[in-house]
Amino acid sequence: MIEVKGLSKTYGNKPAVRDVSFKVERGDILGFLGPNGAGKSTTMKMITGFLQPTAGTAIVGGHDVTRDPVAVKRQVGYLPESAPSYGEMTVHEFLLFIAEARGFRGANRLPPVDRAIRLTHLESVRHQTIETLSKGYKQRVGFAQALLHDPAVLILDEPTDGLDPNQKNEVRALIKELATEKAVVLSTHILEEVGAICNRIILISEGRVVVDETPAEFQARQPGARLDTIFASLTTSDV
Ligand SMILES: Nc1ncnc2c1ncn2[C@@H]1O[C@H](COP(=O)(O)OP(=O)(O)OP(=O)(O)O)[C@@H](O)[C@H]1O
Repeated sequence: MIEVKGLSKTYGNKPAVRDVSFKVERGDILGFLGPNGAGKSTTMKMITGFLQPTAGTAIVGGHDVTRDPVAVKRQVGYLPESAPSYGEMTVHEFLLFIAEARGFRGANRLPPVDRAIRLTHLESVRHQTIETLSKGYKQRVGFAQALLHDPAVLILDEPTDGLDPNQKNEVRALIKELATEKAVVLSTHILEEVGAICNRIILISEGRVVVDETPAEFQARQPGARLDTIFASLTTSDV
């Protein structure tokens, strides 16, 4: 579903992502790990077609993102790190707007909006303006816009960031439920999250892939050790 081939990105003369390659199949939930500044968001932005790679490409649902980013965007739901939205709109208005941007017209906009609201449990705040929502609810609105067109691929940049423990569990359950028919890439700093929902781990450090394996294989590197101890032994922080 996703094939990342030698992706690289240099900002000015500073390499942020260096020759990253991996594949994600339907049903996979790939945990994308790495310290701050490792290049996770940059890689995700290149896969979604929001950022042009310096070298390499990604094939998403058969489309090459460097040649046809619009075709890729149609297949992808993307939750950016700080989910942007229009604070003065209500949740309902914002999702109708997204539905329109996704090509739904008139009354056809309502079923996908209703579905996204149901999946992300936003019914109680449907007619509240986004700027008045708590951080967790704002995050759910970001999630709802990513899911709205029922994309085959979900790219989620720290989807549980800012959520309380119950909400984190809810979002994890939702990702697991959705992943049976989708390819999901999620970045996170919460290593337990990877153990709880991911079937693959990619760890990048200084823009390079240093681990591509299952959570069980990752744990087996140091049996009995905490996951963050294993993480620390494999990475160097940019900060
Ligand atoms: N627009 C930009 N211009 C210049 N440098 C950038 C830009 N975006 C990111 N970088 C740099 O590229 C490197 C990778 O950043 P990126 O945001 O991809 O890392 P990350 O792994 O997502 O980090 P975090 O976990 O903190 O979100 C960092 O050194 C960052 O400062």
